[in-house]
Amino acid sequence: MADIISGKIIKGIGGFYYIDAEDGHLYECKAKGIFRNKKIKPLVGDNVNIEILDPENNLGNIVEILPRFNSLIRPAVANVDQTIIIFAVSEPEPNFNLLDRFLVSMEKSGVETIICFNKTDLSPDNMEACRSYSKSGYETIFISAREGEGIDRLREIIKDRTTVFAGPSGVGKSSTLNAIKPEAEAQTGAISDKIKRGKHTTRHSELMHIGGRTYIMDTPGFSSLYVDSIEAEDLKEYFPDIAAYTGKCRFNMCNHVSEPDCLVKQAVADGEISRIRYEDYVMIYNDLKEKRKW
Ligand SMILES: Nc1nc2c(ncn2[C@@H]2O[C@H](COP(=O)(O)OP(=O)(O)OP(=O)(O)O)[C@@H](O)[C@H]2O)c(=O)[nH]1
Ligand SMILES: [Zn+2]
Repeated sequence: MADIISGKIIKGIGGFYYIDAEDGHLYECKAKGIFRNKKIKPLVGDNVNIEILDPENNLGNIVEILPRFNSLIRPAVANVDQTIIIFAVSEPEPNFNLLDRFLVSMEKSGVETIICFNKTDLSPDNMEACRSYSKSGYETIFISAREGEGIDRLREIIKDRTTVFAGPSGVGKSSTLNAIKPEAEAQTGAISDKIKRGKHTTRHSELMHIGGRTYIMDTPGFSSLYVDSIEAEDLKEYFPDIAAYTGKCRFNMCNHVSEPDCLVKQAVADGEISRIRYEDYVMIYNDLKEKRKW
């Protein structure tokens, strides 16, 4: 009878799954039989039990997928504790509309999100705009991957959790990841060498093990984001700062767009709600009203 141990799937390629196991080894496994019957496909991030078939070559078989508490479709990953969305305060200029759409989509998925503005060493014109996200209802941190500012806070945030890092190209995602995991670098390289074998063209979802129960998934940069299947009237619930006013305006069903005596519009005027976010809200609301996809 082979040994059964637990671990986490950190990568899956062509029917093989790579398990970071509790004994500290990386196992190459197949998922035989039972999954085909149960129609459940193992996902990166799944906690699994594996049967060790060949201890010398670290080969095994996944025998059980432990219950998932959530899963994302893009990137395909299970058991995500949080997402960190990275933008740069400058170079490239932050696309706040993209940020707000991203936040809506994460709100919809139910995964907690932290906003991270990088490159604070540059002294940009739009620092105040970035700072206004501190009032968005999301934890908002400011870092400089180049100078190491804010990296300790980032390390605290990711500790013992599974975190998806997302952000547009060029904002310094790689630099930030390198800043938080200098010691894990060599290990990641070793794993990649073993796994890749000439498959450089496709980008697969992969969790990086930072140590302990800390895992990070780096996602490819994105430049647009389409979230559909939200009714315009429900959009306000996906903006925590705006949702706080639901039912409090003169009109109980106020959508905070063109209704009179709207407390949200008042809060924007008073600087309690970010004007940028409010304007994005109205833009997305109107798009949804017109049933255009955005
Ligand atoms: N001034 C400044 N530049 C930074 C900082 N972090 C990264 N950069 C620079 O920004 C550029 C992009 O950094 P990367 O880490 O490659 O960015 P990325 O988000 O991983 O980019 P993609 O690979 O396109 O997704 C590089 O020239 C970095 O040197 C920072 O904190 N301050
Ligand atoms: Zn209102």
